[in-house]
Amino acid sequence: MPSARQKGASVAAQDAAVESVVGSAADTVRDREIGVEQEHLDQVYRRLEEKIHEAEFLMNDAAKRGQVGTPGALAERDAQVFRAGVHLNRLNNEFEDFLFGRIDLLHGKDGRKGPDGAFTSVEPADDAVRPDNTAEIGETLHIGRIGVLDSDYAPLVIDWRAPAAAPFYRSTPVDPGRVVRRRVIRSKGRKVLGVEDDLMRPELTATLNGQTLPVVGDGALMAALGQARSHTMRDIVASIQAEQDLVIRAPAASVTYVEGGPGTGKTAVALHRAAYLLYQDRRRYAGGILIVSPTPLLVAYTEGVLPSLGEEGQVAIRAVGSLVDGVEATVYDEPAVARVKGSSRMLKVLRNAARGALEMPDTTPRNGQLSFGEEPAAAPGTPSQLRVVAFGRRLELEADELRRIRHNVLGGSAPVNLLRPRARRLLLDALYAKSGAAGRHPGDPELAAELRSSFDEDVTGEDSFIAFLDAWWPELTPRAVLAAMGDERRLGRWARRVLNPGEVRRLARSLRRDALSVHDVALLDELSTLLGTPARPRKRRELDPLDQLTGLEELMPQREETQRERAERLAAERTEYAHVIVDEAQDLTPMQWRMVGRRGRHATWTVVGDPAQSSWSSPEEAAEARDEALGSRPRRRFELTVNYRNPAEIAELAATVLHLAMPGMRSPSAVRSTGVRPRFAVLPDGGDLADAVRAEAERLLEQVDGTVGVVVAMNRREQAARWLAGLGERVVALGSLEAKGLEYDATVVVSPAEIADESPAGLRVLYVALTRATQQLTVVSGRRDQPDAQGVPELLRD
Ligand SMILES: Nc1ncnc2c1ncn2[C@@H]1O[C@H](COP(=O)(O)OP(=O)(O)OP(=O)(O)O)[C@@H](O)[C@H]1O
Repeated sequence: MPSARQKGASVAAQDAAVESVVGSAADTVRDREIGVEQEHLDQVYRRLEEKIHEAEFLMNDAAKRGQVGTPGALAERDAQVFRAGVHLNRLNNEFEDFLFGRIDLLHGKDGRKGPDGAFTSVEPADDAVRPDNTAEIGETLHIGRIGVLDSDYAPLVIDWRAPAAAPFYRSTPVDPGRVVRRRVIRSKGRKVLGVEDDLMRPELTATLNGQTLPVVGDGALMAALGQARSHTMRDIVASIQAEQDLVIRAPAASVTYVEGGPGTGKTAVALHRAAYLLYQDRRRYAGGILIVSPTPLLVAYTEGVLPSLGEEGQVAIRAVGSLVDGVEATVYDEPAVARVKGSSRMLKVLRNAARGALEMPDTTPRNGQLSFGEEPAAAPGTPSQLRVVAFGRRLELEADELRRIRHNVLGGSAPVNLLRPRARRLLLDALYAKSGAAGRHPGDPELAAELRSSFDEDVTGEDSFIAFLDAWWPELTPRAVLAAMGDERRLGRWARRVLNPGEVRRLARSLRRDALSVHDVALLDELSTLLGTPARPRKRRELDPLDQLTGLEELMPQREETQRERAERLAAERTEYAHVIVDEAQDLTPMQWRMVGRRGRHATWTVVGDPAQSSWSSPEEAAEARDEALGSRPRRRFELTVNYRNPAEIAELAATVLHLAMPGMRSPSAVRSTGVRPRFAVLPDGGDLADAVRAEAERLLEQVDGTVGVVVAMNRREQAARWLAGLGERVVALGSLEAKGLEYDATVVVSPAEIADESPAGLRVLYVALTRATQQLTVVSGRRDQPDAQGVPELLRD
């Protein structure tokens, strides 16, 4: 258990620290130890600079001697220097704590070394600890964001993802392995600022180079958790806990399934896992990992974490409303509409629409608008008759015949746009049958075929036939079909026996709106599959006419694509991924699961979520769709049990709502407490909510250094932004659904009853709202909340 481990380790560290260093002597030991780590960090930077010089020298030397070799080799050397330069630059400027850990280990069972230069043995040698409980440190490893070897290939820094770094995260006083002391190093740029130690074997007296192993400070984790929050998430690489590490390093087989309550680090773990997978198998995963996030706000909040882990541009993090290229939906439907759009009942409606839309009037956008008015009997664009002249005869197909042909073509489930060639062929068959030419050469199939082929040529060359086909079997776009569903009468037909009239009315109304909603995106994606995209002839690369004249084109080597260009191109072309990570998985609707599933048909998966935070009204239906998307792949389940975000005081209050929302579900245990209880503010009769909320936000801005989030029911979103106008960037207003996954130093939750009554999932949404704060929480109640004398609203009373 990480909490036990944390406590055990810290207490042990504290005791040892008290024993060995008292009063100001502690500062001396700390300073000395900081000095020791500074020396090591200096050595690391010297080595990195050396490597850059080496690469530069190689290149200059090669250029001077004119032995450039192939342009590819030059480019590779160039790239090496470039990469090394970027490296150093980032180490100096971006990685505040490039080197962040150290472990001091006992001698191992055997003397084998791994590729990173560290000994591989997990267990200590039998004689590593002497009978009098003393021991000599056999190996010291420093852990950082990337690995660095010295000129003798000894490890100066071990990459945090390397196997040798695992004991830094996994070792506990209960199961210490070879680790005696675990140290977290805090640095900025090239300067070491502090060290914090945990003893994994407090019973030992260990020596390093003949000196007793010193122990400094307590609680690197606590220091990290207490820090003020900004609008971007930080990595947790220096303090990943054992149960989290198990998930991050789990083999990427089939489905890794992780559940855990609010603040247990699910999002953090998901991001670190992406970095780990890249490290493990870069060829497979570079550019091939997709992280699906519930909101653009959470994407913005988390997207800095991977670059801080040294992984830039290799992972696509996309909000569920932006999974379809070119679409960025941020509008939310009202709960009753969202429920319909997310439900798998939509599948049938969309299938009908994709086929029925062929019979729509005109679907060509005019002035950016689509026209779907009343359906006249013979609307322009939906011809009810085909007339052509072939072999000197006028041939006609009437409405009935056309309908039969269409029906015939549409039998089966092939994508509608891909059926156009078949429609064309059946039209030609029907016309040929009428031409009287069909039976002309009964004994000579070759002649008959020739005749038929010249007939087809005749007809298909006619403008009237081309125009007819374009109008009668137009290429449909998902947007056009979705817009067509905005017509209530038509939608009623497509949704017969699936949706009730009220649902049809609300759905049609929402689809007449200009902006796409988050739930529309999954419908678009489904339509895109149902409609299909006809293959277009590939554009041939245009050749430079001069090259052709001189024949130079064949002699000139093609410019090689850089790695980065390649990654970007692959990402742009990619519709399927090698690994899909779903964050806040409990929120995906069945239709969204289908959309996400299509992007990882051959992928391995990591799915993280918390059923207690689901904002979807029927979790059972979503679970079914999830199981369908993930197929029969076996799952490895993990549970995260410790809440690193909320202080116990806030977690306790949230637990009362969890109890109402999901009776019997356990809350994660909070890892720390602040002594600050949540505050309850009540709106006096006739009082103004705007004033009350603004006053609370101002008060909290005074109290915390970082951010303040004000969470309101969705329909108060815009209003709340106005209440807070002018208070500065540290404070933000959020609709309840937008708060998902985010965190703030302090939060104001406005009217729990309003949030709870918003939808059938309201209590779970309220649970999310109440678990966003790292330090302070204020609940503002109106009359509807029925606060008691202390201002505690009814929903939050024990
Ligand atoms: N091992 C750790 N060391 C330091 N901070 C941690 C650790 N694990 C989690 N945290 C911090 O705890 C907070 C919550 O983490 P995260 O947002 O990943 O939780 P979550 O499980 O996704 O929460 P929710 O379900 O509420 O969205 C973050 O600030 C994260 O940085």
